[in-house]
Amino acid sequence: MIEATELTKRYGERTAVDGLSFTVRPGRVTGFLGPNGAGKSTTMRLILGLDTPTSGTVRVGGRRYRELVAPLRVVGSLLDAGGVHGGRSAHAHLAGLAASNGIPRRRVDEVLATVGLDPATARRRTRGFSLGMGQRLGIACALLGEPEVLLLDEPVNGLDTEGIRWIRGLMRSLAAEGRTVFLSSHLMSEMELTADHLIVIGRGRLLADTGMREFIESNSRARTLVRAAEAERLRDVLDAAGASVRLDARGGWLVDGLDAPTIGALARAHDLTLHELAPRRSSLEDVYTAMAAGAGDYRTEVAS
Ligand SMILES: Nc1ncnc2c1ncn2[C@@H]1O[C@H](COP(=O)(O)OP(=O)(O)OP(=O)(O)O)[C@@H](O)[C@H]1O
Repeated sequence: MIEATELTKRYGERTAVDGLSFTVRPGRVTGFLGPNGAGKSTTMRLILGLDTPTSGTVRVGGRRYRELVAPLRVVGSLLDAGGVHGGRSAHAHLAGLAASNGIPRRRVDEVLATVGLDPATARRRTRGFSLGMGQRLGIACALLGEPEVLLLDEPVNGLDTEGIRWIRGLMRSLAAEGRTVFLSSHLMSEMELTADHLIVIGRGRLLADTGMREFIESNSRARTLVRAAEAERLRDVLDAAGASVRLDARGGWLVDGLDAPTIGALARAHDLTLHELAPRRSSLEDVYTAMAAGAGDYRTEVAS
């Protein structure tokens, strides 16, 4: 569990985090969304005690980070894409971390297996690691102490499809084990597939703290995809009925303002043969973009 209470961080005149209160609960993946500069990384640094709040508090597992006796056993994190690079091997790096944090050495081989770094690769210097391998090592470090809480800032940045799918599966299985998983990403489609819950911020302030499905359903607009052989005539009919009609990227018309039964009835009345008539559910990206456009100061953030 992560609990932020009236968390505020100012850097000189600039307020990066502004009275933020939220709880990240165990047993689910919570996504952390906000445009560039919204304060996500600052919040994550505050959670991890890498920065001190100007006011307010944040607790991990019931304590402030700096009060934790064995932090790696309570919270694992991946903040910097690319993870660890250097002259030591992945194995040596993990063994050093384990020794200095009182973590049994057997965990080194266990986490290497979990993240899919084979023994030969794990003995190589990390300097030559690809982004994906570095990311796997970073996650191995985060998992080393079997922490209850995991915090990941843009974990899929720069990863290929296979790597992205792997991280998604791992996050979901960690949450299923009852852990608290808190993750930021700008990739909306990926976030929609991975997270159960969302915390959305803009200009350091809380905009939403809600379930993923709830967030999408309560903010989505009914749309319908419709396709007919006589595409132009269909468009004229829809226009005349007052709908907003635009071309869908994959062909057909995307209609706002009329539901599927109404469109079906209109087509019949005008003797149009439909080839497709499908209600379209909004995606997280649709809803998030609309929310950004609707919130005044939020839009400025998006544009910056
Ligand atoms: N060490 C710092 N000194 C001064 N200003 C900072 C510092 N760290 C962050 N800021 C400012 O605080 C605000 C929030 O930044 P932060 O990096 O937390 O946002 P973010 O949501 O993580 O953005 P991004 O999505 O681009 O990573 C920004 O305006 C940033 O310029």
